[in-house]
Amino acid sequence: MTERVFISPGKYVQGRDVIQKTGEYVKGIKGDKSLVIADDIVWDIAGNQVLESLDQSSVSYIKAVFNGEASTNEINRLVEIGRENNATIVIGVGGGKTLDTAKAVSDTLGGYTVIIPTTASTDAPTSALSVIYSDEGIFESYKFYNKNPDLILVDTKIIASAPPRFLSSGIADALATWVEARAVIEARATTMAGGLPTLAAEAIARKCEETLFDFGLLAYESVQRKVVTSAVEAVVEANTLLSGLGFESGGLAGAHAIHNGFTVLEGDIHHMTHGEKVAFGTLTQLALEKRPIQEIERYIEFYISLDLPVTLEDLKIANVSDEDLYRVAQAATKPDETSHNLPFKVTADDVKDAIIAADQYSHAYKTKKGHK
Ligand SMILES: NC(=O)c1ccc[n+]([C@@H]2O[C@H](COP(=O)([O-])OP(=O)(O)OC[C@H]3O[C@@H](n4cnc5c(N)ncnc54)[C@H](O)[C@@H]3O)[C@@H](O)[C@H]2O)c1
Ligand SMILES: [Zn+2]
Repeated sequence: MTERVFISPGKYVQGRDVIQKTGEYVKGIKGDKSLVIADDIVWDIAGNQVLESLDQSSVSYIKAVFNGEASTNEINRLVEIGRENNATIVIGVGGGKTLDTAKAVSDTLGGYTVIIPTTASTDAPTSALSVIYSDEGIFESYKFYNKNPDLILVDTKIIASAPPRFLSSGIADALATWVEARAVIEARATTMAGGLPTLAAEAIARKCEETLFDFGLLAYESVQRKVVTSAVEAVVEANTLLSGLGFESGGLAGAHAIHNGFTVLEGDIHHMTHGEKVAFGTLTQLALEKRPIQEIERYIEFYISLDLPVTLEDLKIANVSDEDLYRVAQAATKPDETSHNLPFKVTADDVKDAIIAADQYSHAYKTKKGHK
């Protein structure tokens, strides 16, 4: 691969109460028949507000309830609902799994894609791909599309009112962006956009990291009180737009491959968020890369301040067996995994040892600083 590729969504809109303008933004697009997808919880938080706004702009819609997993079966079920109703616009409202499902449904229907995240928990909103899982929640594959979502509406009031754990999870997902893009740039590897990283993607990924270290904690404190501050606006943009563009056109490497590896484990780790697993994946990548102690401790300290997991115990797998960790490492180093974008050769043994090292570095740090 010798060419540079940068891709991005059509329009990104962020601010307080923008959800109430959904109808204005969608009106006049391709037939005006929309399929609105949200899960049971999100219908009450935001879905019904979307419908009200569509009503005000006389945009017709069908309502569909998302079942909770971004799986092939769920995508096919929703595609059928869309087909039966001749939907030409697909509006996904909710967390990363809902949004990934909406993108897949819209791609199959050839529709106009509208993404309305109700948390800043991942960088899923802007990308031209979905992460597909089995019905049981085990990572299966990345599904790529010809185009990014057409419109993304980010209502910061709704996001600031969500449980703070979602924002910290999104910060963790976004903190991986520069760590992984840096590795991809060094390796001259291929990004999720299908080419070499551009200078634009590099600049965006760096700005993402800078914004998170500057404002992440202030934003996390703001959402404890459910208020929209300039720190919240900055961090929501970093988690969503900067991280989304940065990871897709800057590339993924170790942190996400290790996250995907963790999904093979049974038990309580399944209740950890995507971002929380990515936080530990990032520490593992830093350990693999031979980064200096000052850098590793900067991340550990920041994660601890955001109540993010830094040890296997924090990930609810304190007693994980060596065999299970090896299974995680094997999954993280499958031939098509992004761990091979690191600028050196990586084996399952390397990953397993780096996981244990990352755990130990965090334990040592906590002991040194008197953390529990
Ligand atoms: N496609 C991409 O580029 C990309 C990037 C990053 C992550 N992802 C994927 O995103 C998924 C993780 O997304 P997630 O962490 O948002 O989890 P999730 O989609 O499973 O959502 C978690 C829960 O949050 C609830 N929720 C949503 N908004 C809420 C609100 N405002 N208040 C209270 N509850 C609310 C939902 O009902 C859901 O039960 C993973 O599948 C991951 O692989 C995809
Ligand atoms: Zn991610």
